[in-house]
Amino acid sequence: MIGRLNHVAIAVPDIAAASDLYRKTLGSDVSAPEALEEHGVTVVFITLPNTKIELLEPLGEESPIAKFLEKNPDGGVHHICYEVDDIIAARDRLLASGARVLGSGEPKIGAHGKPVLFLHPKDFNGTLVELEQA
Ligand SMILES: CC[C@H](C(=O)O)C(=O)SCCNC(=O)CCNC(=O)[C@H](O)C(C)(C)COP(=O)(O)OP(=O)(O)OC[C@H]1O[C@@H](n2cnc3c(N)ncnc32)[C@H](O)[C@@H]1OP(=O)(O)O
Ligand SMILES: [Co+2]
Repeated sequence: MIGRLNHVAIAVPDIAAASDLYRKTLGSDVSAPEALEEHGVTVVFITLPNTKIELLEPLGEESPIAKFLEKNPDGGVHHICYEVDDIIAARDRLLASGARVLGSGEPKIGAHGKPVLFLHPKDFNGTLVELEQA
C-alpha cells in the first residue's frame, strides 16, 4: 500500500533560522516560506535527490505542532510522509485494521495541493505518519 517516501518533516521553533542552516551550512535549496493557515503551520521544503525535507513552524494559536515543540524546544523530527495510490482505499483499509485516522477522517489538501491524512503516532511505533495521494 505505501509507496515512495514523499518527505520527512522537522518541527522547528524558528523557520527562518532553520532555513538558513539548511541553505548556508548544509548547502541545500530551500523554498520560500508558505503559511498554511488550515494546517496551523508555516512550511518550507528542501528538495533532495531522493525525497524532501519539510520544515514546520507553528502558525496561530491552535497549531497542532505547538505541544510537540513545548516538549522539544530545539525542534525534532515530527512526521514522515508516504505516498499512496488511492488515499480513500488506504484510509478504509487502515480503519478496518483498527488504526486511528486523525481529524475528521476526510483527507485535507496538503502543502503540495494533494489530499493528505495523518495516522496516530501511538499506532505506528511512536511515529506520526502522513499519507499523501500520489
Ligand atoms: C498537511 C500540510 C503539511 C504537508 O506535509 O502537506 C503537513 O505535514 S502539516 C503537519 C502538521 N499537522 C499535523 O501534524 C496534523 C496531525 N497531528 C495531530 O493531529 C497532532 O499533532 C497529534 C494528535 C499527532 C498530537 O497532538 P498533541 O501533541 O496535541 O497531542 P498529545 O500530546 O495528546 O499526543 C498524544 C501522544 O502522541 C505523542 N505525539 C504527539 N506528536 C507526536 C509526533 N509528532 N511524533 C510522535 N509522537 C507524537 C505525544 O507525545 C503523546 O504521547 P504520550 O506517550 O501520551 O505522551
Ligand atoms: Co507533512
